[in-house]
Amino acid sequence: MKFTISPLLNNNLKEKLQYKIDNKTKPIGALGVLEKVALQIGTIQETLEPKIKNPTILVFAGDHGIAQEGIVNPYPQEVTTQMVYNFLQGGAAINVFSETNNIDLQIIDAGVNYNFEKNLPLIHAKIDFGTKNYRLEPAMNNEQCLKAIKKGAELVEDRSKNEVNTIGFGEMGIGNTSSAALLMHYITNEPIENCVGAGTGLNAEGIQNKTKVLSEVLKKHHPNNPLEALATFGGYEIAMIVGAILKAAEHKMTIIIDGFIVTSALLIAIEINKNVIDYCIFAHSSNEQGHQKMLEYLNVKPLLNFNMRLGEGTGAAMAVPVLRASTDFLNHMASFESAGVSTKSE
Ligand SMILES: O=C(O)c1ccc[n+]([C@@H]2O[C@H](COP(=O)([O-])O)[C@@H](O)[C@H]2O)c1
Ligand SMILES: Cc1cc2nc[nH]c2cc1C
Repeated sequence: MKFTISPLLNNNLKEKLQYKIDNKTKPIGALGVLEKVALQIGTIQETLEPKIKNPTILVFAGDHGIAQEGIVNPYPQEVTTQMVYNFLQGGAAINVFSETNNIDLQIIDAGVNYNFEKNLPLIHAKIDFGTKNYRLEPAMNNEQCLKAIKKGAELVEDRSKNEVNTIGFGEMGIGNTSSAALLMHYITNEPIENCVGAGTGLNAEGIQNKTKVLSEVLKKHHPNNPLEALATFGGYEIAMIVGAILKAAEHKMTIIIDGFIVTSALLIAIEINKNVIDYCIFAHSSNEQGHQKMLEYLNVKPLLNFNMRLGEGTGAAMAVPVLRASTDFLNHMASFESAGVSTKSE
C-alpha cells in the first residue's frame, strides 16, 4: 500500500509566515501555541493566508470479538450499535459539539456487529460483523485489513472533492482501548502494563484482569510487521482510520488527531509513511493512561487537556475553534505597520 505524502518544506514560505506572525500587533511569541498552529497550517496549505475550509469529522464504528467475553470492557458489545443509532439521531456528544463548532459530521459503519437498515444516514462500509476474538485467532485476515485501509482512504478522497481541508477522525467500538493498547505496545515497546488503562471505566481490579488477558494475547501472536499487527490486534474502525489519515495527508489536509484509539491508528500510519505526522495537530491529551505516553513517544504536545476520555472525535471537535482562531489572527490581526504601533526599541 503506497501513499505519496510530501514532507513539509522548511523553506522561504515558512520564514515569510513567521515574519507575518511576528509583525502582528503583539509582543513576539505572545500568542504562544496559536502561533505554532498558524505556522503549521500555513505551511501545510502553502500560503500566507491559510483558511479552515469545511472542517469535517468522520466517526468510524466497529465491533471487537474480544468484547463478547466482557472481561476487558465494562460495557456490553451492543453499546456500539446503540451509540451508532444515537449518532444518527443527533444525541451523542460528538453531534452536539459538531453543532456548536460548525463541523460537518459523518458516521461510518466500518464493522459493527449489526445489520443496519440501508436507508439510514450512515455510510455503509462494513467489512464484517465485528472482528474475531484475538484471544483465539487474529482479529482480521490481511485481506480484510487492507480492504479497511483502502475504504478509509476512499472516504477521505470523497471528502477532498467537497473542498474539505481540515479533517478529524473519531471512533466508536466497545473493546477498542484493548486494540489500541496492543498496537501501542507493538510499536513503542512500552511494557503492556503502561499501555492498558481504564477504557470506559474499569476499576483497578478490572485493569489488572485486562492487562493479564492482553499479556496472554501477546504471548500467542507475534506479528512480523505493523500491518500484520493491525490485522492481528486491530479493529475495522482503527484500520479505516489508518487509511483515512494517510489519504488526508496525501491531500495536504490538516489532520486533527483525537484520543487514545485514533493516536494508535496514527502510530501504524507513521510506519507506512513517516511524513504523515507533519500534517497532524494533536487535539487533546486523553485521560486514558497510555495516551500521554503515546504523545511522548511521538514527541508532540496536545492542544487541550480537558480530562476527556470519550472518543467519538470529541477531542478533535473541541480543537476546531483553536484552529479557527489561529488562522483568523494570521489573516485579520493588524500588523505594526498597518496599525501604526511602535515596535520594541532595541
Ligand atoms: O479517545 C479516547 O481516548 C478514549 C478513551 C477511553 C475510551 N474511549 C471510548 O470508549 C470505547 C472503548 O472503551 P472500552 O473500555 O470498551 O475498551 C470506545 O468507544 C472509545 O471511543 C475513548
Ligand atoms: C455510552 C458510551 C458512549 C461512547 N462513546 C464512545 N465510546 C463510548 C462508550 C460508551 C459506553
